[in-house]
Amino acid sequence: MTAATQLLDEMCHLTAQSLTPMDTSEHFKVLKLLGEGSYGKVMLAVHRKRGTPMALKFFPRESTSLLSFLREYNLSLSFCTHPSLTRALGIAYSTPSHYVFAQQAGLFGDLYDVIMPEVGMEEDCCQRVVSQLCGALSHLHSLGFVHRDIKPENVFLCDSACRWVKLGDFGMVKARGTRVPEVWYSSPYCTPEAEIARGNDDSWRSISDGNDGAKENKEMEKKSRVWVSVEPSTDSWALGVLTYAMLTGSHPWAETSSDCHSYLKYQEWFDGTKGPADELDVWAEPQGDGTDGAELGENDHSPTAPQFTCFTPLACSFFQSLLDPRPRHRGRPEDGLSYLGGDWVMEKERVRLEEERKKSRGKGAIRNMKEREGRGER
Ligand SMILES: Nc1ncnc2c1ncn2[C@@H]1O[C@H](COP(=O)(O)OP(=O)(O)OP(=O)(O)O)[C@@H](O)[C@H]1O
Repeated sequence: MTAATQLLDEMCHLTAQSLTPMDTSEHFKVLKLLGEGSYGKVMLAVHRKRGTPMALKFFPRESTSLLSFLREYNLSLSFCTHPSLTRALGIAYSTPSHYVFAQQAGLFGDLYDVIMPEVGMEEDCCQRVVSQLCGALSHLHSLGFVHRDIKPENVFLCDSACRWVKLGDFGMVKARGTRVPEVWYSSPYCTPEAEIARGNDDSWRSISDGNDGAKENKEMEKKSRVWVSVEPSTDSWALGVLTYAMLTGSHPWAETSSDCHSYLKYQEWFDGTKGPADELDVWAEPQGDGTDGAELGENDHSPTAPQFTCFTPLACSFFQSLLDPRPRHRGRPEDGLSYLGGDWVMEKERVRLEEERKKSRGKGAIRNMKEREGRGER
């Protein structure tokens, strides 16, 4: 147990004793719904006396354990000190139906609101987000925590041009090295090692065809009997997929399963260049420090993976580092910083995407067309 996780446990113990009942409307003017997730809703509110805008996160008591509420609150309060992590504001209370805590509010929605289907967002904007997320994740990892739920709707915007974004939703955060049942879920963000664990676990049952996506995901959300160690490489993988989604408005694959043709193609290509993805759950320092410019073009001579042909060698190296199916060799978020600054999208594709973006303005964002991913329990 790291010093940070020990401190987190102690803080949960202390705040459990001081959590008081309170009437939301007595202290806050609730303005609007900011968003809803699988575990609760988040409202924009203003403190009646101080006038401070904040996000109030409501967790239904019937489906949330006090400990998981306190962990998310204290983690956000004391460890999310990086400017690109969403910090709690020192207000936590209970109502007859909910546990509630106050958090800094992202007033411009989340990344799902600005990624346009099939065209993504501007490259500059994307690189700004990646840079901030690399810093935020690196901070969390340095404290010994792993986010485990990187996806567009967990990145909140503090301005419309993504100059300041904040990673939020710490409900899935666990200390590095914690043993957890590996859960595979149908989502492009789920790691290949989770799929391998599923393959090794006969407790998974196949779900009949023909279900609608969301229902199917829920049914598939089963705990595996394969226990694995929580590792930061999970966040690196999801950051790679998220970056692809920001640049293109689509995902490189629908899921990391052997049933998914596009993922299979990627894996075949990767195995051809780097060797098979046969290692499961051990984190190792990446080879090289990732900062040597000469390394960036090391795969120039390899044919590019089918999904990545529209990217420059610099971007391909970034993806190849984060989207390494072998968790032990996967790059760290901080290594991603060395790939920023140059062009990521090939000139011809950039022009096409810009044209398409102009045409699609007003047609809405990726939120409208993508299902919400199923995932494991807290
Ligand atoms: N601090 C915040 N500022 C602005 N919007 C927020 C904030 N927190 C949450 N939201 C909005 O509310 C939505 C749901 O919040 P959050 O993801 O934290 O809830 P959850 O129940 O944990 O969801 P999930 O199903 O993703 O686990 C987010 O996608 C986002 O749009």
